[in-house]
Amino acid sequence: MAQTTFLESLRERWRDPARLLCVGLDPEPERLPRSVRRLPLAEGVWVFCREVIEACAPCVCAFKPQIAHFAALGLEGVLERLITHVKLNHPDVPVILDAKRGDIGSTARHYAREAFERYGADAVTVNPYLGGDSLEPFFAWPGKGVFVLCRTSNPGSAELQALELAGGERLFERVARLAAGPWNTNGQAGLVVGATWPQEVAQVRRLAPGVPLLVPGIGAQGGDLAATVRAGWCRPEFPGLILNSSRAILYASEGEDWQDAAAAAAQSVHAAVRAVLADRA
Ligand SMILES: O=c1ccn([C@@H]2O[C@H](COP(=O)(O)O)[C@@H](O)[C@H]2O)c(=O)[nH]1
Repeated sequence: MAQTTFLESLRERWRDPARLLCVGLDPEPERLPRSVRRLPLAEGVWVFCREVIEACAPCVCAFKPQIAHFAALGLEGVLERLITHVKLNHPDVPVILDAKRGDIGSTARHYAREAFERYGADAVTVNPYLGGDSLEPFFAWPGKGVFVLCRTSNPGSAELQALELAGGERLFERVARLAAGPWNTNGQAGLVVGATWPQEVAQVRRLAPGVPLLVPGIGAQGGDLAATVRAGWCRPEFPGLILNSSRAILYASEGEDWQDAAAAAAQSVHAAVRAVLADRA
């Protein structure tokens, strides 16, 4: 039987057109609850992330582990185990590996294998700075999502990404056009645009009407959820938005009620999106 593609899984989760939340898995040892900090580090990170997955799964369209949060601690094995856990227990929820890879093709090929074969991710984030040929090894994987950084959420992102090119187009606009067009050879491209820039979300949506947007920046970075949904949400059959929140969900409580607090924080994002959509109707 043919494997489900990244976009098919996402569409399944988007059957509820307000289910846009993607919970980011960004473990920070010093922020783990006291009872978890007592465990050996690998065990603590595993238990913490697994419980957050269990608490939030009903209201997410995806999970997004950030690879540096695991690799810096030497916990790649925990990351593998967590992705396997999602596959086994929530097979309809896609996993986006946030790795922001980008290198010449001969090396990028290994980054693509790392994401899709070693970790078994359904999608990966990539950096387009080296140009389209550097992304080909990722798009060569049938059915795997490739999220191209376009207008990132950080304060300094305009420094390069908003530069005007000859003809007046801005760099992030060119990236959006290329990623939605010629680079998108497996039909699974997505773009990363920060919720801290709702006007840019709207502009990218105009340039790339059919691709999913991974939008980090709600929650801890203070991005505007309502403005983002109004700018980027498409239609019930293809809502088109994946709203990532990591710290605001993971560390919703510093106490021993952290699972309930994470679930409540996730539910409140879901409810907030529902309210924005109801308001639009
Ligand atoms: O433009 C970008 C691209 C990626 N990120 C990543 O998303 C999460 C955001 O975490 P919060 O705690 O919700 O702020 C984190 O893993 C970043 O590396 C981003 O923030 N902006």
